[in-house]
Amino acid sequence: MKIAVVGTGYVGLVTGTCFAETGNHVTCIDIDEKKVEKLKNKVIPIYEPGLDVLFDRNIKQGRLDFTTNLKEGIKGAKIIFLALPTPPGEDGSADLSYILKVADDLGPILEDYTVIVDKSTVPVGTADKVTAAIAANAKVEFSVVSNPEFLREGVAVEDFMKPDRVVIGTSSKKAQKIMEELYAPLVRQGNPVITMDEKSAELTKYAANSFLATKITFMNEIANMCELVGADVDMVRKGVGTDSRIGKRFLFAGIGYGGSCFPKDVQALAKSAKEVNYDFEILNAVMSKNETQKTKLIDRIKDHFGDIKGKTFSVWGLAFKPYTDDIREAPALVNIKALLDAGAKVKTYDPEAMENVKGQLGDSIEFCEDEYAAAEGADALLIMTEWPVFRTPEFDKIKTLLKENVIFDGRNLYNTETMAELGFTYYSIGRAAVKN
Ligand SMILES: NC(=O)C1=CN([C@@H]2O[C@H](COP(=O)(O)OP(=O)(O)OC[C@H]3O[C@@H](n4cnc5c(N)ncnc54)[C@H](O)[C@@H]3O)[C@@H](O)[C@H]2O)C=CC1
Ligand SMILES: O=C(O)[C@H]1O[C@H](OP(=O)(O)OP(=O)(O)OC[C@H]2O[C@@H](n3ccc(=O)[nH]c3=O)[C@H](O)[C@@H]2O)[C@H](O)[C@@H](O)[C@@H]1O
Repeated sequence: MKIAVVGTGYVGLVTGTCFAETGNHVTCIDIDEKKVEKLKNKVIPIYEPGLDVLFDRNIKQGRLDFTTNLKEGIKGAKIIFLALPTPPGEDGSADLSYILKVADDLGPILEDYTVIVDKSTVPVGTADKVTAAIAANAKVEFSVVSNPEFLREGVAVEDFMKPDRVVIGTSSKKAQKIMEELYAPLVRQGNPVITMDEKSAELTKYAANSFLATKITFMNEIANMCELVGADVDMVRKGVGTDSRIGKRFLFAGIGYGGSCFPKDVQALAKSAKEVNYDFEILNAVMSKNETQKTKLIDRIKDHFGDIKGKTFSVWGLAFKPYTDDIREAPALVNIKALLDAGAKVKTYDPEAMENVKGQLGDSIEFCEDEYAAAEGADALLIMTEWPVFRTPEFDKIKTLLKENVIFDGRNLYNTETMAELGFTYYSIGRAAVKN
């Protein structure tokens, strides 16, 4: 099948590459000329493990190509995916201008019946708006389908190729059949394709992200309780996670959720609720609690050191989570800003995200070649992202590098007893502090 994907960000690139891998011919379209030039030269602009192999293979086999020209790119396409940004507008609601602009542009250039798919995360009612925008100028029949994407950055290829479920929101039988044909190779393992109306599909995406953000925030609240009553959040996590009704995943307490989606999607759902005069109170609590959780360790640092002006902190990890170079809404950046505002200095190392942070923070912090160089001469170590390389470091070496043996761990990477034996003062989340 010939497919077009408009927008070659994270979602567009993974969608395009994976559908080429299942035998379709895919043209990816983006207005960013530099990005398209890079893609044509086989340079992937994001760090996503495993994507490169599929990307190279499908370009070589002639199934994947790139253009900046919408009309050229959609020629002959049976399905057009819209994988465009939906950033928060000034009032917190999703900004649909990117989607509606492309919908406007598509109307006059569609040549035959086409399925237009909202792959972006969009509020309820967007399929209707996209339909109206295309219909204003279309000369041919078309259907608009809501097909939200549930992939996670860092494991995007795996999530896309083996989805837990595929949600297809459409009231058109013709479009449903085409979409089911497209997804057939990805749901062979028996995971369902769930077909529903457009509005339910649109809300499903926000419900999923907001529920997961709430789950994490709930565990962060339990962690805060643990600290006050002397319990251990990791034990509580195991205790509750083994209940299959609760589930083991997304129960890890830490320094708050970040990334390009949870923060904006929780906010957008709260705003959508407000628009229909519904006060979705839980979401308001999730958002405000997540903000305070992000700087939890700063309070600990100030309790430990008192005035931190002139002190140097080593920050391990910048990305909002491991296996990505994405720093959007990363808790690490909020912490770094708080340290700098208090007059402290920062040395840092992240396996993938340093270039992106350099773009934002320039030389206000020191970027180091590895985790040990970042620790050298620092007053304390802060762990912000759970990259595997930080899990089993040479603690004896760290002791020789730090001025004081203090670690503030926002991701609970180490066993508290081991840290006590090693002679560290060790603060983590939802567990008793180890004082040495
Ligand atoms: N990043 C993620 O992990 C996930 C994102 N989503 C949703 O998918 C959507 C896209 O997200 P990302 O891929 O992260 O966005 P992104 O911001 O990384 O990429 C969007 C791309 O669209 C391009 N673009 C903008 N206007 C255009 C136009 N008129 N024509 C062609 N291209 C245009 C931009 O140049 C950019 O390359 C958002 O709604 C997001 O919420 C959903 C699931 C996962
Ligand atoms: O809509 C989206 O863009 C995507 O948003 C999330 O994916 P992603 O943002 O890539 O990352 P997650 O793995 O969900 O992590 C999000 C944040 O939650 C934090 N987190 C996650 C899990 C956990 O137990 N504890 C926790 O603090 C992570 O550190 C990270 O900051 C969802 O997991 C995807 O299903 C969804 O498609």
